[in-house]
Amino acid sequence: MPEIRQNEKISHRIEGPFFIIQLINPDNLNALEGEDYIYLGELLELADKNSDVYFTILQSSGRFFSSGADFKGIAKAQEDNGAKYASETSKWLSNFVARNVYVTDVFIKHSKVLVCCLNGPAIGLSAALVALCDIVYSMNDKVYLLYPFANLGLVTEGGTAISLPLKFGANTTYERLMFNKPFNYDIMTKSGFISKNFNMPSSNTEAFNAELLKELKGKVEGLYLPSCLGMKKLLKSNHIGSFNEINSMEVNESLKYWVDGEPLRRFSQLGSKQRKHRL
Ligand SMILES: CC/C=C/CC(=O)SCCNC(=O)CCNC(=O)[C@H](O)C(C)(C)COP(=O)(O)OP(=O)(O)OC[C@H]1O[C@@H](n2cnc3c(N)ncnc32)[C@H](O)[C@@H]1OP(=O)(O)O
Repeated sequence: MPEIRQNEKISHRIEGPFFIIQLINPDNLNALEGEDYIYLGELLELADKNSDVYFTILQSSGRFFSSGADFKGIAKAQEDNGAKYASETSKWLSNFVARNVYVTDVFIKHSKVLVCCLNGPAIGLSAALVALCDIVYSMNDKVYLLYPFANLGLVTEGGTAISLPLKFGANTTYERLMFNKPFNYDIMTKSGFISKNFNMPSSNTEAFNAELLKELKGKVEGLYLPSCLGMKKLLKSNHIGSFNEINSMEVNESLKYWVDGEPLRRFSQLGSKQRKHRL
């Protein structure tokens, strides 16, 4: 496997045709900083380039899949006032636009089958990445996806302006996004977003990951795996143009909000527990 630097919040390994990426920072509910999202993108690129890999599996740990962008990381970006940025626009192009557009693009164009082992809730950009996966299995019915853009002074990101209407329907998406409500288990099963619920207790993420991987190994037995990649390429071709277009539109729209400063005020309130999401 080509060399890649280590990241203490994200591990990876290869088992047969599976490239397994695991979020391993359960103490802060697997929140990710900008550099972590970039690392995740780099791992996907590594999986993409490896001709022995056919499936990229996203696993997590603890009670949350991921609570999204780390508010401590956002505060750090705000303090990043060094002479290197000529303006607020320049600062947020670097700290938000470039990172966000990169990780979203890597997920959109990924050629291997993306499988998400959804052990618990996912929020924000992480939930956007879950919605870019091809197959999602849930650990139990406590899972949800929350896109709290309206509560944080942001707009859709990570391709959600297209992935959510496609996967859950336009009106459900409007209602959940406008009023900052989670896409709960019922919505996810009715829409076919979740392929199987493993019905395991929330305290048992490692067992869920192991059971799911065992099942996947059984499922791929005897298959001609290049066919899977060929089909993914064709299925993806239905919407790839729209995803690319929306990725660019979303970050450019969001940039105004970051420059204006509302997301920072709200992230800081979240960090000091003055602001909460309604769940
Ligand atoms: C690049 C810019 C892109 C932005 C897009 C986004 O991703 S927006 C989404 C940002 N994330 C959030 O808004 C979620 C923030 N977290 C919460 O609202 C709550 O933590 C929760 C997820 C609803 C869970 O609440 P609960 O009461 O069950 O747990 P705690 O709040 O006590 O959390 C446990 C510890 O985890 C830390 N933590 C949770 N989320 C984050 C986060 N996003 N960033 C950093 N740290 C996080 C939390 O602070 C607790 O740590 P302690 O040290 O125990 O205080």
